[in-house]
Amino acid sequence: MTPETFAAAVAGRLIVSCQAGEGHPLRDTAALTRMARAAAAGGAAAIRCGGVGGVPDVAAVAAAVDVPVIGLTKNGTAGVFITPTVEAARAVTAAGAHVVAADATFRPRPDGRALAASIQAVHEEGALFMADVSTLDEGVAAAAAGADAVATTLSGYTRPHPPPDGPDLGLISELRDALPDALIVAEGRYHTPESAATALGAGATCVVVGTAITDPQWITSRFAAALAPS
Ligand SMILES: CC(=O)N[C@H](C=O)[C@@H](O)[C@H](O)[C@H](O)COP(=O)(O)O
Repeated sequence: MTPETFAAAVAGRLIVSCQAGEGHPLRDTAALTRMARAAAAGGAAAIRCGGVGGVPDVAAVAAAVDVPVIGLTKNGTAGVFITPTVEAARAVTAAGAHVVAADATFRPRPDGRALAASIQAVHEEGALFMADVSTLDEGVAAAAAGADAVATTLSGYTRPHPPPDGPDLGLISELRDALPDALIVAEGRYHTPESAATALGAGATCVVVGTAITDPQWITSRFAAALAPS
C-alpha cells in the first residue's frame, strides 16, 4: 500500500481499534476478528488491531476484512510496549498489516535500536509506518525519520500519573501547524462522536476510536455508574 492510497482511504474518516487486554473477556482472536468485521460493516475506513502477543490477531483480521489494517503487537504495558523492537515490527508486517503502528516516543527502546530502523524494516516489506507519539517534538522527529503517519496515541500515557479523561486536541493542532502535509491521526480517549468530529476540525486527517466502540465492559460500566444511587 502506498502512503497516497492509505491517505485516500482514511481521510476524514473513522478508524476502529479492536483490542482487548489480557484477562478481558473478549481477549480472543476469533472474538476480536468478529468485532473488526462488525466495525468494517458499520463504516470503519480501517481497523487497528493487535495487543499483547497480537500478531495472530493482526493475521486473522487482515484475512477477514477488506479495509486497510493497522497492526501492532504489545509487549507488556509499561515503558515502550507498542511494537517496541525491529523484530516486532517485522512480525506485524509479516502478519499482513498494511500499516504497522509502533511507539515513537523518545523513551529508550528495548532493543537499543533507533526508531528509523523499525521504519526501514517496515518499508522494506512494502508496508507503512504509523508513529505513536505523546508530544509535538516526537511527532516532528518521527516524520523526519520517515514515518508515514503520526498518531497521538501515547499522549497522557508516558507520565506516572493517570491520563486525563478527554482527548488531547491541543496536540492535534500543534502537529498540524508543524507538519502541514502529514497524515495526522487523532487517537486516545475519543469517547463520543462529537469529540471525534472535533478532532477533524482541529486538523486531524482521521480519528481512531477504540474503547468507546469495542469495549462493552467499559461501555456497560458507564451506564451502570450513571444509574447507581449517589
Ligand atoms: C495507550 C495504549 O496502549 N493505546 C492502545 C493503542 O493501540 C490501545 O489500547 C487504545 O485502545 C487505542 O489507542 C485507542 O484508544 P481509545 O481506546 O482510548 O479509544
